[in-house]
Amino acid sequence: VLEVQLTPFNILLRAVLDQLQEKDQAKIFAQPVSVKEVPDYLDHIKNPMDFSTMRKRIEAHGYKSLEEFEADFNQIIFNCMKYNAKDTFFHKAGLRLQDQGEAILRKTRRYAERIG
Ligand SMILES: CC(=O)c1c[nH]c2ccccc12
Repeated sequence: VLEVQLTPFNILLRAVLDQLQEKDQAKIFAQPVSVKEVPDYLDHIKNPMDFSTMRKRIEAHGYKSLEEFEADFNQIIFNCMKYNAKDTFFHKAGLRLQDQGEAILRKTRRYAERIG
């Protein structure tokens, strides 16, 4: 459908990011992990990522492909699972976000290939 093909890519990414953030009700992943709150965080996590940083990159047209967008989402999950021990609320929240996010991204890939 023509007007869909004219929909700027970053509007699609914003819609997907909104769907992913809906799965983060506790807003654990909304902002960068505070280095003030967690002084040793950057000793363990070399590539911090969060939803606000992703949103800034969308607005800066910083994603050339869905794969680049997914890589940042996966970084959020990876960091969370690495820093937080298995039996923690945060680690479990990371697992849930991974499952629910993967379902959203699968649908998005199918949609993106359908509109060409
Ligand atoms: C996403 C994440 O790991 C965290 C989000 N908020 C935090 C506070 C303390 C330690 C880790 C976190």
